[in-house]
Amino acid sequence: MHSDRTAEEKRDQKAQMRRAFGLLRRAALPDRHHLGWAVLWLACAAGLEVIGPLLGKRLIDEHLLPRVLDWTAMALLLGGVVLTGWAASWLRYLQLTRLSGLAMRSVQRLREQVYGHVLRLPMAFFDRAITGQLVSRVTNDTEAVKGLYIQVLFVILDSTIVLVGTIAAMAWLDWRLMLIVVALMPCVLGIVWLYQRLSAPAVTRARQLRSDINAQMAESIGGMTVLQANNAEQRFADRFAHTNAEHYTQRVAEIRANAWLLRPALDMLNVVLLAAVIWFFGQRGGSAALNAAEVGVLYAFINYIARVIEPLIQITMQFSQLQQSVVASARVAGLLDEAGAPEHGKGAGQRKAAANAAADGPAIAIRHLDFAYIDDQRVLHDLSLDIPQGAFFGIVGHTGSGKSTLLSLLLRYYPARHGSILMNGVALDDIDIEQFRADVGLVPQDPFLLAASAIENIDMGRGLPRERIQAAARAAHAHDFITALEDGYDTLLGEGGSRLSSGQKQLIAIARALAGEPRILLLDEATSRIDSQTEQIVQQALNELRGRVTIVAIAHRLSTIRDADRIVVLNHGLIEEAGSHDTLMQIEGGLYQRLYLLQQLAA
Ligand SMILES: Nc1ncnc2c1ncn2[C@@H]1O[C@H](COP(=O)(O)OP(=O)(O)OP(=O)(O)O)[C@@H](O)[C@H]1O
Repeated sequence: MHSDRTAEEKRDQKAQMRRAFGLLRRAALPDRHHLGWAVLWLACAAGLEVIGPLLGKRLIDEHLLPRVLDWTAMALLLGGVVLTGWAASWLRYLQLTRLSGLAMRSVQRLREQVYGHVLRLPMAFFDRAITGQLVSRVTNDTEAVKGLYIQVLFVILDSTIVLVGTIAAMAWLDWRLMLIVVALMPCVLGIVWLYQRLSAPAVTRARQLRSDINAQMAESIGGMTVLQANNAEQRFADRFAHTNAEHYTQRVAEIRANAWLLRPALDMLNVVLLAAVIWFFGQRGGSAALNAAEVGVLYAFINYIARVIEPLIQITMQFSQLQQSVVASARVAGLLDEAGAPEHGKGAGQRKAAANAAADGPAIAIRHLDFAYIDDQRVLHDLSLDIPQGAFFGIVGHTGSGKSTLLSLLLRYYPARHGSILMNGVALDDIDIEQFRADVGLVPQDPFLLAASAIENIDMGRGLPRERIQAAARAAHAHDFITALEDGYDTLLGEGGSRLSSGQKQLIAIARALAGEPRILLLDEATSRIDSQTEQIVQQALNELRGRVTIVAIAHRLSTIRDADRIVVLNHGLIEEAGSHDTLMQIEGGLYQRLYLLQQLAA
């Protein structure tokens, strides 16, 4: 059982690695030219750093110890040491600027890609998504890819090149001595392995908790009114403190593993290596003094030991960062792997839809529609309905009867399980999505206003002419109150339209839908939050659209759809009754009649 789990964890880790590096590769692709140069400079810099001690060794062996004071040659060798050091620094600077630029551009591209992808995800994804976590993916986790560049390419690659170069130089100088150094290197791997085992769970958990902290913040801010009204500040603060405290504990566990194990053990190894090399020299020299040639080798070796240990320390020290970056990058890759909403009907369907636009058939035809969010829990059952061109249809029913679900299917937020929906005789899936969105307007229950001006809120980024926006605002009866604002259409409405009343927000949402000049207008309880006077304005606006626009309105408030051509009454996902208000009121004991009378009583 346990081994099953570890095998599974290993597979998961491998999959994460693959995803993270796949993402890194894709993000770097447009910059591969820079990447090539950066790696070349890196290799040259590392090579020059390996050459430095060799020149130093020659200076000692050939001039200083034998007292062969050939000033020109000595100046050349000394100059060589200084020059290689200087050139290595310069190349590192060039490589760093290229690599940083490349890393930042990759993050920029990736962030755009992730955000663009999120915008195209199907609605079903958002049913299970947690806003704070999603925000964290787009902001923090994409930044982690930069970490991958800096850690993987800059530190690990650099350190590996230095390591290989140094070992080669050591082998050339004295292969037996080199073997002593190399023989002690598996100790480093052991230390790293132990460190990873101790710190990996804390690293992963800390990351998850950071995401939870974001999610809790986002949720609290979004629901601040409800939170304060329910006196829940303390409970939320406690919950937050609990998550925050756990995050702290995990971070401490990770840092402890680093501070108690990794660094001291590696520093110790450095000392052991030095001692081993000096001991080896002592053994070889016996009681006699070291011969001249060996002093230079010792000088080079002492230099190189620091160079072997340092890259190893660097590589290992980067591991915790690297782990975090891999986890984060894998999550970004996972988000990008989420299947986007299917893009149907490019081209042919569009032409077909346009060709059928003038057809006499129903604007919307629903045929044997079945739907379930979760398997076996059907929300809509074998629904069939024809909505003629220009008709005004109302949909009513108890809470949970499936009204909003039907609307979501009409809006293509979810694909139908069985059955079909046709608009102007074309199946929804065959209609080009852009054409579809232009043809269908929505007034949602929550108007969702941007922290922008009235005009921007109506335009919603479509770049519509000002006259068209104003005409839509007039049709929605929003023009008068907008012009009464201090800057008219250019007045900033505040976050979520906080400057406006609920009714005014709703009218802006109606204006927004009308500005697109839709052929079909869907309203989802657009009057549930407004007073009777504003409701009458909405009714008037809808009546004015009659015949020109096909209207489907869900309403809890039955007065809104009283004048509808046909009212469809849903009950547990089935059409229970359908007809005009008068017809439905004549069904004694009918669902509509009961709903209506109940509302009359309540009023
Ligand atoms: N995203 C979802 N995931 C899973 N189940 C859902 C989802 N949305 C709605 N449901 C379920 O589907 C059923 C119908 O919900 P729907 O929102 O369509 O009802 P409604 O008639 O619009 O209700 P209301 O008048 O309260 O808005 C309910 O049982 C609800 O719990």
